[in-house]
Amino acid sequence: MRKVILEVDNLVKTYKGKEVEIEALKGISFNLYAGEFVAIMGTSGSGKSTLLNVLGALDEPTSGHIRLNGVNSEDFFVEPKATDYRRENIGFIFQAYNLLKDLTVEENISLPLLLKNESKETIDRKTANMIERMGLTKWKKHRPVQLSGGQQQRIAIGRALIGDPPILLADELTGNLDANTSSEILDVLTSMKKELNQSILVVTHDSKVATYADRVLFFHDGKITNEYECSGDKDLEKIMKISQDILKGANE
Ligand SMILES: Nc1ncnc2c1ncn2[C@@H]1O[C@H](COP(=O)(O)OP(=O)(O)OP(=O)(O)O)[C@@H](O)[C@H]1O
Repeated sequence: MRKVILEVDNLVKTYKGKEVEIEALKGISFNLYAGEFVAIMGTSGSGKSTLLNVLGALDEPTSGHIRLNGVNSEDFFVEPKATDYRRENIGFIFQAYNLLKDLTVEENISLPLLLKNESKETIDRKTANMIERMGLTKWKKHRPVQLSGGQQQRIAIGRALIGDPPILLADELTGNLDANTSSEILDVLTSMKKELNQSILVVTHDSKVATYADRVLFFHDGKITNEYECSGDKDLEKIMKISQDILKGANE
């Protein structure tokens, strides 16, 4: 039986403004399994970023539960526990890389281990290993600005993975990259998935990204309206068709 890493159970998020309430998530439930790559696609404003924020304990849900490795989320959302939860459990990857510009490649990648107070020996060994895995050895003393977009995203992936987080959350990780570099980054991600049995959740507008996933969840109006099991590149047309249908339905 496949091991469940993340259980999302009836998640609701309501933003309360002075005049209006916006129900961004209207009861989202799904499981993420060990070593599974799930892509989330959907209409604009359908709640994808809200979901990532809640899963990353950057925002608190109005109701519902998250269980990560069997641990209930009740306490995740209150500081300082939220910071501990993020540090121990989540690797984040963003569209804009979010690297520290004054730090070198190796300093950026090693940061999560420094924050975890790991020993110098462990930090040096794990960082050198991750830099090599990401193909960045030649550039380890460079600053991010001296590197290409694809190389910067590889720094971000290395930084996200170095602390062995149970899940990786990515928001439009190829949004700033051209088609070739996007494929290269997705190849890096899928090889890490296989090597480390890494569980990955990616929010994307790009159907190509979804073809690298094992499963695609389609969001519309705060709900999961469709789910699709993938099996490689040949599914691109089908994924594009489903996402176009959802967008068409949303505009009718
Ligand atoms: N901080 C906030 N306060 C109030 N409303 C918010 C807030 N963040 C998001 N929303 C609203 O919640 C809904 C879902 O937004 P969200 O950003 O999660 O959608 P999305 O699917 O990520 O959209 P996109 O694909 O355009 O990035 C939208 O109606 C949005 O306006």
